[in-house]
Amino acid sequence: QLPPGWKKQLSRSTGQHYYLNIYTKKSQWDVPDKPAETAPSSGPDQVQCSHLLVKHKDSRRPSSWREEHITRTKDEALDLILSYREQIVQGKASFADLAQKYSDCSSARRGGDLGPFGKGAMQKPFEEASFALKVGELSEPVFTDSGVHVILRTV
Ligand SMILES: N=C(N)NCCC[C@H](NC(=O)[C@@H]1CCC/C1=C\[C@H](COP(=O)(O)O)NC(=O)[C@@H](N)Cc1ccccc1)C(N)=O
Repeated sequence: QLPPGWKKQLSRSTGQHYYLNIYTKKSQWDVPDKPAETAPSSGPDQVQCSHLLVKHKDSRRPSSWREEHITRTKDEALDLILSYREQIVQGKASFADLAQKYSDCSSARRGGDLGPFGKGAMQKPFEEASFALKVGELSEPVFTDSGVHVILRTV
């Protein structure tokens, strides 16, 4: 007896049975053990992230606590972000340690922690990257009007 909202189907290509959610039309191989979800899952309302921002001469505010007048190019900023990201991935440095030392955002003093935020708070590229991350996942370089970021989702 299946939980409510599921239909058992026969796959013509494999001859195996699969299960169809009659609301979302999603199908799965595993026998469902709970009622079919009705609304497609829309993900969390809020996430918490830390970020390391490297600004460049074309940043909307090319100045930070680290450097009064930032003159590096966007390419140089990307190279720096990639090198920090590599050190973090290889476990050679912690995200918080590098953010504290090198981030051009005032959140540097909190190891890059931005606190929890919902949709509409951050610039779109930053928001989209943040909400696409799983907890504990590190983003690829993200470009906003502020500069080049690497983002770590923590909650
Ligand atoms: N928690 C919020 N809602 N705070 C407002 C965020 C505004 C938002 N900021 C951004 O999208 C980018 C991505 C993350 C940081 C950031 C930019 C800048 C640095 O770039 P710049 O503005 O010189 O170009 N840092 C900030 O804003 C900091 N107050 C973030 C922060 C710092 C300490 C504690 C909490 C949050 C935006 N819509 O511009």
